[in-house]
Amino acid sequence: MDDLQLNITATKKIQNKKHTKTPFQKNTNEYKFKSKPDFSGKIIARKRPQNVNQKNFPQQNSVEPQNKVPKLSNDTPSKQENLQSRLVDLSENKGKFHGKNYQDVIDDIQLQQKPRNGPWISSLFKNNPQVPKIGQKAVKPLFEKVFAGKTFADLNIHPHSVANLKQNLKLSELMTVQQKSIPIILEGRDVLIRSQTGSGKTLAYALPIIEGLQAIRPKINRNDGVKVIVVVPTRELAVQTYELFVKLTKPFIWIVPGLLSGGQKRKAEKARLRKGLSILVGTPGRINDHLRHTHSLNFAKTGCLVLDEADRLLDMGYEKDVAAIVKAIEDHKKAATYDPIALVKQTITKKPLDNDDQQNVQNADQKPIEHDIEHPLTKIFLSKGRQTILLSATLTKAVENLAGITMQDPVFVDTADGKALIADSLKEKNKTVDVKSNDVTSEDIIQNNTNKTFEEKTEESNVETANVDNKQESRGGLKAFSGAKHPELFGDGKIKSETNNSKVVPTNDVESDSDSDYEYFKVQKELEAKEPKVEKLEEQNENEESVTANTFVEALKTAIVEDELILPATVNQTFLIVPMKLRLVTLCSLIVEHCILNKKGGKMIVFMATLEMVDYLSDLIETVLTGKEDKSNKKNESEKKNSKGNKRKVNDDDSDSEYEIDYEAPPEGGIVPHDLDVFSLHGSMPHEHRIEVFKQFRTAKRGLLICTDVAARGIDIPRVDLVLQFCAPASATDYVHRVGRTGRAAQVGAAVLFLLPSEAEFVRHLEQKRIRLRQSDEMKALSSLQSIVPTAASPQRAAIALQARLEHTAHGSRDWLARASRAYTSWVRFYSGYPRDVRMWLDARQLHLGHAAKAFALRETPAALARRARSDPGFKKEKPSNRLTVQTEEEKKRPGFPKMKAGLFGNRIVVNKQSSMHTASEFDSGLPPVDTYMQKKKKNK
Ligand SMILES: Nc1ncnc2c1ncn2[C@@H]1O[C@H](COP(=O)(O)OP(=O)(O)OP(=O)(O)O)[C@@H](O)[C@H]1O
Repeated sequence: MDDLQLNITATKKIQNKKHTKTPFQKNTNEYKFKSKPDFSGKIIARKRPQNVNQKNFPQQNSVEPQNKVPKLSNDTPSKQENLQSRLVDLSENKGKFHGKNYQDVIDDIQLQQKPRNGPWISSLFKNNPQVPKIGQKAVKPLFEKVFAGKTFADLNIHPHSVANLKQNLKLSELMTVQQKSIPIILEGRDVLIRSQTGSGKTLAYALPIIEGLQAIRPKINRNDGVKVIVVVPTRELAVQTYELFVKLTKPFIWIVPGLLSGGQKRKAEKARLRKGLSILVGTPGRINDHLRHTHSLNFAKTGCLVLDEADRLLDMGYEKDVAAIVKAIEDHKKAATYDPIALVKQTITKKPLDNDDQQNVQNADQKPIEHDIEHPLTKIFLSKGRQTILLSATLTKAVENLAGITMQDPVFVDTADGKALIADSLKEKNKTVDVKSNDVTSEDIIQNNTNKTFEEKTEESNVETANVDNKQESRGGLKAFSGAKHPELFGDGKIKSETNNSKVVPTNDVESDSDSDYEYFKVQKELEAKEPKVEKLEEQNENEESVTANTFVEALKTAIVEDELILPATVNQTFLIVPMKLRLVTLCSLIVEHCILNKKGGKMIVFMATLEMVDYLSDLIETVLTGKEDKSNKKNESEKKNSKGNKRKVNDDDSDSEYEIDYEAPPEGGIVPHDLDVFSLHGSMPHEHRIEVFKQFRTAKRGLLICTDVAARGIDIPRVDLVLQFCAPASATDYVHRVGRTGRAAQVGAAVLFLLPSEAEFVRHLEQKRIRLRQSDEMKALSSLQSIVPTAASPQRAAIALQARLEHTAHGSRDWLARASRAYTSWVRFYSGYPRDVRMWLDARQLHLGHAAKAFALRETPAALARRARSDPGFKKEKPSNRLTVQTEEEKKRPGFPKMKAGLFGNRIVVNKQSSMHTASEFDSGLPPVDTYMQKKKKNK
């Protein structure tokens, strides 16, 4: 502490004392940190440069009041002024110091500083808060049956598909969600699917889509336009989904899947779109970007829209893009069917067409069907209709609203055991319902399909087609976009409000202009009033032979209100309450235990809060544990060399005397064998690198992936057997999706959640959602460290040695320091931005920022770290934003573009702004801002 200087930031109360000496007159080594009782307010300790030339500093005149800049007796006024301004600059951290930035000088000191009597030893085990023992509440988690006990051959699908699944994907048994959903999707119905993570949802929609497409005759080709759009939230998920479609289309090579996932060159993607695609898989930002800039992209022939991870798409700032895509489909279809002559004739006769007439006209327009059409879904592809499929393991109010707007006669498939249901909105009209009798329902559908004659099927299909063509007009989506809310979208805004009687919201209570906010609110309230209590429903479900009146709306509402989350039963979930200072070493210990000591070789994912943390901590851990050369730090090799090979005995004031050990300053090389592959993944990585990392980790047999939430959704990485959450998730939903990266497809997995002592009650929040976790012993978690520091007498000593080594590396160069403090600062910012509903457990005011520095292997004070962050040009202060979502500016510039307010889809979606902020940049489409792109384009012209 001898090199600390006080920086007074508060006003002085009284200033009577005479100062005969200033700190500058002293030798720095003699200077003692002294608190000054005459001052009140915030006192910030600041490291003072040690090697500065002291004679350049003025001697403070003791008679002068302290709050004035001291005069220099011999200097000329101009020099004085110069010096004054320099001092002011210095005090504001923006001055130059011997030609160097003030922060650079401080960094140099940090780098040169050596401990007086020994190596850096961290007081890891002192002054830590008590670790509470959280008892477990009797929570009964919900589980799902993963496999259905049926095979793909039981479905009414093309035998080539069944064979392809068996040979190329090695799949023969149906998963529950597939068994329940595939027949319904083949029926051409709009479906909302909720099923646990890793339960095979992707195949559940991809397989019937391929089935529907392959049956189209004449066979579709590239010129037939985009038949299917699959929207997913991240590029990795887009790549993964696209790859599955490629595999599934092997027997049907005329169906062409394509990928628009961002990060690639627009030109290449444009060329691909021009050539033609049957199935388009992409991220919303990128699809929307092409909608605006690629004229060959047209959705007039789109018969199926899939929104995978629907809740995420609406929660992360992409809702405007999703809305724009939905609207583009509607618009393109309308434009394609626009026939001015028919309209004129219609006006002259003034005879409105009834439904049957319309149907006849539409059928007459259709191409003759040459071959058997097996499924109503195929009919949809040939009609002007559209099927919408929404999927997620978790549901939100936003999804409910989206379903109400974009779906018609939807079916809700929920595969949770005990309440598994297929809630069919069509049954609402007939006052019949399928609850718990779902197996029967879905099987019935399969059975009926197999038993029916072709004529019967075709007849049904025709009926279906009639409905399908009417769908377009009556679809909630069109209605929602056409009403008073968004008249600008439809020119005259005179879209008929009449719908057929198959709306999601019961029609009898709803006026024709029910898309106004007020009406919507009214209907919601009425539905709420009608809604049976949750317990009542459960009771009824258990006892009743005669089924309850449970429709799509009710079932969905109940699911959202209950908000019970389901995780695979095969995942062993635990949490560790780790004091802040011990977090980094505990993480290293678990990595060692799982990835190195585990003879089978573990595959582990660690979730961090910010990309700066991922960047820094993955490099730090890799460098320290494996000794692999840090790529970003090659320049500073010489600096590293200077600091090696000093054997010292610990005898520091700050040391944990009880854990004193002989510590050897790190030699070259790591402390574990080299075969630990560390991967890192976050949204700001260059696209190629990002996809490369994803693919490499997917194929790796073992290894460690440190990532942000960009890898939390949908990503299917085989053999991941441990998921560790280094930072608490922003919601219970995020917890589910992170944990869901393990234990997929009934595989065994484990999940560990790190919590601070102040965050312990977050477990209760998870328990409320029926998530059961067990507390692990935080001290036992350190035990594997002894294997990498064999000289240490206990795990605690090993932890201290490891922390010293981490700190040594982090202070090895200016670059390391900058990255460390960026990571630290980004985490502090992240922490203060937790959504309001979890802030009572994840409260930034409870943080000990000094302790937190240790978790980033930093030794500086929070104030010094904040200063470094302020002066760091490489650290963006702006909030992350998704550059390609529809911006307000864009809306102004383009009057025809959907003018969407925050909380989109008619202001009805409750978007969690905070959680969007956390992740928006993670899911950036990776393209330059549109303006820059346009400028470049102009230049090139
Ligand atoms: N019928 C099946 N039999 C065995 N494995 C299957 C079957 N269907 C899919 N799988 C496998 O299950 C894994 C998970 O599938 P998928 O990624 O579709 O899950 P998901 O439900 O979409 O998960 P998430 O909610 O995390 O997105 C994949 O590895 C997939 O290959």
